[in-house]
Amino acid sequence: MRDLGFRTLDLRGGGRAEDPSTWRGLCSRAAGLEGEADAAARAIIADVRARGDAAVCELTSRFEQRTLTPEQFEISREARAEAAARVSPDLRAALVTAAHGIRVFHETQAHADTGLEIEDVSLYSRVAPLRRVAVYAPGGTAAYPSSVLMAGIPAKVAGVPEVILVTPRAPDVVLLAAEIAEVDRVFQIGGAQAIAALALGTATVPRVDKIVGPGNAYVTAAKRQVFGLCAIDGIAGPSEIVVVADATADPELVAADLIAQAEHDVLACAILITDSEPLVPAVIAALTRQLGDLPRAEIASQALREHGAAVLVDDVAAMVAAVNAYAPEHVELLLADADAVAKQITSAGAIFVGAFTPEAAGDYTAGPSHVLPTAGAARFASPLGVWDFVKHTSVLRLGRDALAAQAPAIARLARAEGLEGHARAAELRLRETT
Ligand SMILES: NC(=O)c1ccc[n+]([C@@H]2O[C@H](COP(=O)([O-])OP(=O)(O)OC[C@H]3O[C@@H](n4cnc5c(N)ncnc54)[C@H](O)[C@@H]3O)[C@@H](O)[C@H]2O)c1
Ligand SMILES: N[C@H](CO)Cc1c[nH]c[nH+]1
Ligand SMILES: [Zn+2]
Repeated sequence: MRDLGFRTLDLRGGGRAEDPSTWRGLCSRAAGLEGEADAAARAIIADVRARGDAAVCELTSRFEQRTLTPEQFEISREARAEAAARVSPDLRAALVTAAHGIRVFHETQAHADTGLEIEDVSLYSRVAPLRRVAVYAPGGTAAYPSSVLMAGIPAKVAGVPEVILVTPRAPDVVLLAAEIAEVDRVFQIGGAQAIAALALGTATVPRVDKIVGPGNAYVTAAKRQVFGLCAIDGIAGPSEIVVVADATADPELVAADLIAQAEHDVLACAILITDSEPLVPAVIAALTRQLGDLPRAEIASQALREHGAAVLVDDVAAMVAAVNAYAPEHVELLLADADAVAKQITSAGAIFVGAFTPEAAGDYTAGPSHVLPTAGAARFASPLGVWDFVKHTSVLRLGRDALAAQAPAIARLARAEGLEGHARAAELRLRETT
């Protein structure tokens, strides 16, 4: 059997057998956020800033070997409808099933204004949808109609009037997903050049308020760099999974779920954390077997070799600590007491509890968005949700009595900050009554 190169890290007993930097290195991964992809994204953004559409065309030809003129960026409504009609009924039905689950779940996230009224004071946080948002659906080594649904539907539930889909690859099924998600416009551009065009605006590509959606290291680096020109949802780069398994887990399921994420990208991360020593060789054997006839075996094998590991720990407490330190996009719990462990996990994009909850269900049909924080961002970030498509504006109204009550504190604080103008602005209003 060919050696997969799936390393084992023995962290039992404090991990004295290991070079501590190896596990620390996995935990502080930063796919696309530094290094070559980050530098490439910077150069691409500068080029699009300088040359607009012409740069988008040239970069598309260089990185995607596609000839594209600005007139071809946007796919017309007629072409989209024709493409959608070509999709087979069974694939259409699967998309409709997925869309239904996603819509039902996201409707539970609808936001309302919050605030309070006390005497002559009224303070509100007003919620309103963003005006124009772009959804990036990846299309480098695979097409992602599911990502169109996972980002487009929450945007429409939030009430965004103009949702623009960008993707380097727009096969019929992606255009059908756009129709089901009620996307308004579709542009067949991708990579960091698409992100730059959306953030800056070009003669052909409208400038948007926010860019959401997953992508590879170049797309993710570009999104991070344009933040400020527009908003972004967060870091949703190369896919990751941690499978936490004990001696009760089926090694075939563990291997299948590691592969299901590893096959996304050579930069994908797939980690097994276990307290069962015999599980490790059983999973490695299952991985090797299952990769045998996997169409994307080359990608998955490289990802498992370079970004994967089996991590051996002492007990359940150590498994939980390891997951929270790694902060994965997905964590899957194949444990005797998965429900209890789920409650202790504080840093993960999504938690999949028990053997009948494969991560793939979250990718397609269960409902919560599969656009999730990667590269450790689950320490501070959330899944994509309706909240990503709204903004809050504070609305304040004080009556004269309320201002009179606050004015002494306003004036005192303003003068403490050396800002006499602020103090006077408050006091002036009360002059006649004082
Ligand atoms: N975190 C999430 O929520 C989530 C969800 C779905 C998918 N994903 C991830 O999305 C990614 C999809 O990646 P993909 O590559 O298939 O599609 P992609 O659309 O993200 O990237 C393809 C584009 O990258 C650009 N590119 C490729 N090589 C380049 C280079 N050398 N220099 C500059 N630009 C270059 C090209 O413009 C190309 O169109 C995977 O990493 C997958 O794991 C993440
Ligand atoms: N697992 C990906 C998120 O990391 C989402 C996806 C889309 N299609 C299949 N999977
Ligand atoms: Zn997936």
